[in-house]
Amino acid sequence: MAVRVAIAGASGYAGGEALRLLLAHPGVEIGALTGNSNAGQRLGTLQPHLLPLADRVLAPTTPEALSGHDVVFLALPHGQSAAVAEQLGPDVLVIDMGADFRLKDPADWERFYGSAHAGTWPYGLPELPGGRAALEGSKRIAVPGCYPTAASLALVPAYAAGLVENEAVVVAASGTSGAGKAPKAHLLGSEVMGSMSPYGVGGGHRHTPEMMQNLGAAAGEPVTVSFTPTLAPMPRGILATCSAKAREGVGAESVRAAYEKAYADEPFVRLLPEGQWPATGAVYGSNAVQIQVAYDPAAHRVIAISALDNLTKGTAGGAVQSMNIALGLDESTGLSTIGVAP
Ligand SMILES: NC(=O)C1=CN([C@@H]2O[C@H](COP(=O)(O)OP(=O)(O)OC[C@H]3O[C@@H](n4cnc5c(N)ncnc54)[C@H](OP(=O)(O)O)[C@@H]3O)[C@@H](O)[C@H]2O)C=CC1
Ligand SMILES: CC(=O)N[C@@H](CCC(=O)OP(=O)(O)O)C(=O)O
Repeated sequence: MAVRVAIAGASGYAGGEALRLLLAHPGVEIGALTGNSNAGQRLGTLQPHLLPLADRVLAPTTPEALSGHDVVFLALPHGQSAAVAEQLGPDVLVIDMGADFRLKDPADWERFYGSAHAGTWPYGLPELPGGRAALEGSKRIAVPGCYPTAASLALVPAYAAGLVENEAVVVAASGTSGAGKAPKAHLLGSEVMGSMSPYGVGGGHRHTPEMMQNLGAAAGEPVTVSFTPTLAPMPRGILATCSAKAREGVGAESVRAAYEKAYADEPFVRLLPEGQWPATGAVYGSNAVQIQVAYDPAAHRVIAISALDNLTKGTAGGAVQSMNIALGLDESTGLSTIGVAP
């Protein structure tokens, strides 16, 4: 029998991507769709690419609208999920695509988000060590941020295998949809098109503690991360270039072997053949992640590069993958590794 799914925040980018994927999921029936300022609008005017749902009208995001579902996806701004989630029963699978329940340390949350910490839920990145076990049968899932997904998949194998020192550098370029649909001054079309620019430089980006949490868990000791995000003139995609100093005795062969072992059986993570490099264009609209790793003998550093679609594996695809595990379905149901090109 199909599970009945509601989407809160169906007018936004993350909610829209969840709907795009769930429309192709054979085990799902799409129930309530809610919005905030766009409640009362037809979905067809807000998400014209979701043709089968064009005549559905958005309800306001209320407990009444979201009740009576097996699964509720929350695609709301930071800080809005906790109040909605606590109105949903313990038997409902609640999947938060926002940040509210990702961090374990309340001090990290307060420092980077500036409000009281709502709590910590099982983390929706199955590829982490122990990641699947944490999701099986769970009724609450915190979907990772898009940059932490990219950086963690790039560097966790190196930390889990003890290949690198505990200071990582991550420089990542993101497409503009990462910033959401609401208008923002730094996202004016004429200024973004044809230009790349950094932001959140100097340790200020809120995804930094999330990366440190994931890499520290893999290493078994604290890892610091220097993270610099950049905005790239493309709608979707993240290319994360990550590096850390290699430990004594580490070389190209041991690095390659660790990554081959880590990703041999992963359905969505593809370690590319040597000499081929990840590209955002190759994972557009798919749940796949491309990874390549290299050892730089002069700098004695491990360089790991990942490419993913921020809205798919970086948000809604990761959410559906985690939902599948929580419900005991095949993890890949409704998800594709086939991109769109050119
Ligand atoms: N975009 C991305 O690549 C990623 C996004 N996420 C997370 O997903 C969540 C949604 O992001 P995204 O879709 O990009 O953002 P959008 O701005 O595109 O969408 C936000 C959604 O939240 C609704 N909303 C706005 N304010 C409120 C409120 N006060 N109460 C209830 N609903 C509200 C909006 O409704 P309406 O339009 O009707 O006002 C809209 O449906 C965020 O937490 C974001 O961090 C996570 C990873 C990556
Ligand atoms: C390009 C861009 O602006 N990206 C967003 C990250 C999007 C994401 O993953 O988000 P959440 O933590 O908000 O869920 C940013 O840097 O704020």
